[in-house]
Amino acid sequence: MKLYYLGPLGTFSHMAALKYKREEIEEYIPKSNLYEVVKAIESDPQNIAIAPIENSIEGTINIIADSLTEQKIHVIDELHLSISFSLYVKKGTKLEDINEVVSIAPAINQTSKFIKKHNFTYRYSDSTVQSLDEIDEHTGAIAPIGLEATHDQVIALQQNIEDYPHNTTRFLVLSAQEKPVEKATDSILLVTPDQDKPGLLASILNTFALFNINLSWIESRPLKTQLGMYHFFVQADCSADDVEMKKVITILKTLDFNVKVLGNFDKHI
Ligand SMILES: O=C(O)C(=O)C[C@]1(C(=O)O)C=C[C@@H](O)C=C1
Repeated sequence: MKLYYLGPLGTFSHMAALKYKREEIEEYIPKSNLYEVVKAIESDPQNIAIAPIENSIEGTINIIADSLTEQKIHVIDELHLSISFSLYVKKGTKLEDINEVVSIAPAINQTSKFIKKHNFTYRYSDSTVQSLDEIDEHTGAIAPIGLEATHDQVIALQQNIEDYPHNTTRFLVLSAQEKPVEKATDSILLVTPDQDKPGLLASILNTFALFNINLSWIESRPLKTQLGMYHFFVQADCSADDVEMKKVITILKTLDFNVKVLGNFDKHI
């Protein structure tokens, strides 16, 4: 089995891929952007992908959340990774020479205090490690701590530049095929209302509360066809096969919500 991830080697996604140890994985394949990571499993349903969904500073990684609403993808596992950044520059460059930084958007947002403090302008790249190829005498890259060991043309000028300590990103393992599990610890539902009416979100949450089901993630993404209409992601601390969960799904459907089980998995963090 192949595991696709956002490359090149050394990205946080690569670290998450290596942390996701499974005997069946024979090959780790880097892709050049997050769209390509998701596309890879669509055209190759035997294989799986790993992608960031949420960061403790930045929140949801929208490219991946939107892909979950648009494509036939199943979540088969999740894992968490600690995230620390360094500012990398060309060897010989000083901090006062730098006026611009480059990185993937979530990394720019997780280091915004550092960027503002130094009055840097910023530019986006497709991944943190990709940004190392874009540095020059005045441009630095924001990328995972420790990369100077494998990239000898750069040095780390500052370390741990994230806005808050204990920075963590949650990754999802994705497949175009459902993977049945004996006893799931978590399930993710995509709940989509067919029309706007008062108390939509309250009725979703009340239904889970009625059956005493604890939720670990609630997120909304716009339907994109009409302002003010949303898909709701709900992650529950139980299997989608539990009797109570089945009742929740039935009730939500009778309340005119479209309900899709995006994931039912045994969490591996
Ligand atoms: O660019 C990388 O190193 C990635 O793996 C992507 C990514 C992301 O997009 O969230 C993953 C974890 C961190 O939150 C920062 C960047």
